[in-house]
Amino acid sequence: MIRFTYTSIHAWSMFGGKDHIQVVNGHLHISGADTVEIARRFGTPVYVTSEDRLRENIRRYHRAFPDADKYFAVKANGNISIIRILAQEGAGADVFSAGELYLARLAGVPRERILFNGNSKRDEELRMAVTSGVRVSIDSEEELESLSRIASEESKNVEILFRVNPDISVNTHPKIATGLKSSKFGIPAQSVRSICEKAMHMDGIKPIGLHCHIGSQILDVSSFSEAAARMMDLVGEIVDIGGDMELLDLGGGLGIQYDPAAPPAPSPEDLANAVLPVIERRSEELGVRLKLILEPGRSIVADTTILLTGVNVVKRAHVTFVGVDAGFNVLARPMLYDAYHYIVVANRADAEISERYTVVGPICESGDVLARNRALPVVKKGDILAFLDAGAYGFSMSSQYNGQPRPAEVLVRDGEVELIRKAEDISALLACQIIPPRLM
Ligand SMILES: Cc1ncc(COP(=O)(O)O)c(C=O)c1O
Ligand SMILES: N[C@@H](CCCC[NH3+])C(=O)O
Repeated sequence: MIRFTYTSIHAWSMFGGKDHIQVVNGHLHISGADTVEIARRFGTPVYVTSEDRLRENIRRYHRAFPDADKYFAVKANGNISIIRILAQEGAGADVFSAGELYLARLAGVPRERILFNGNSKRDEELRMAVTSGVRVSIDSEEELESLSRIASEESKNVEILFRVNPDISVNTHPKIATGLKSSKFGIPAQSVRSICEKAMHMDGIKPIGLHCHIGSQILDVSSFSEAAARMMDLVGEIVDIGGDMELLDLGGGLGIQYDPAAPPAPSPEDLANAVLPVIERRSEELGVRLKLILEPGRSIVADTTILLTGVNVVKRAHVTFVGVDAGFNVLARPMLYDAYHYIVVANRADAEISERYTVVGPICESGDVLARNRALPVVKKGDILAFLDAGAYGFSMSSQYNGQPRPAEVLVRDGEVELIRKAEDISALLACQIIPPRLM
């Protein structure tokens, strides 16, 4: 069995490509800043993001896919400083609600690089998509009719893609597989042609492409080549009926290496090698010129960010529990998907592994467990634990459950630390609440 010590996290940094994370004099550092100092200055829990790593991650996609557009999946991380940095690097945005559309536009993402997705959009959201001039991914025939009506009412033309359910089984957690025929997302592949034919004659609607997203945390790139091949077959069907196919959006889903003992995750280059030949060959056969769109979320932001949490208590019971100040209210992934996040004792990051701990949050639910039976150095009250790879679906899935205000987020660049979201205080729990006068 491979045993990882905190010296080997350093090695993992070197060999696993996490060069923004280092151990210096026993303290965990991120992009040159001491995480123990950050915890002292901003309190815990706190999310800490490396700007250098963020820029590098999107640039890796640009290098692998120089001709494709990359729409960052805003659901993975809705901090507008983070979205703005990605927009500065030329990224667009995949938005899944009116709220995410606001975030993307406020962060400076141009409207022509935004796709409004969603399987159950409110009419007001469709109207907002129409009036703000972004493209819409259509998830059903009924939604197509609503959009046509709204576009006509607004005297606008909307460019649309069809979200296809390609019925592809992927090896990931069942809750994050989205391309199976039993999934709620997308139009069944066999219905796409007829819906597109209908759309071609509808007011206010201009079909220009197809879209799919087969799931998240996918580590086998052959699933993406399979999806690309199915989508190209459908492109062929639409070209046959005289349809205009300009865009092919293959969604996001590329996984990352959460566990240093696991094999390395495929890179954007591996993804490119899996899908580009399929698309190029079929495009040539069909005589089409398609612009490829990708919607990466996790593979852009996950490894940029660590979550620092303080140890409140160490309890020796049936197992030894470490009670920290972040629970599934702050990092929901372990509870929702039994997800693994590597843990470093940030203030003693070079200590040897000593015993096994179960790390739990402060929430009144037995399921509020962040890590089970994890080998760590001796952990004491007052220590700071760092959960790695917390930048995707971390803060964005946080809640105020159990009266817990949400934590701060900070950004680090070349050792300089800036606040990019203030920690909420108790007043946030009262925001929007109303006591009717009769109850006063
Ligand atoms: C439509 C769509 N695009 C992109 C993504 C981003 O996926 P990932 O974070 O796995 O790259 C998602 C989330 O799974 C999604 O639903
Ligand atoms: N929230 C999931 C990813 C699903 C993304 C939404 N389609 C996660 O944390 O892994």
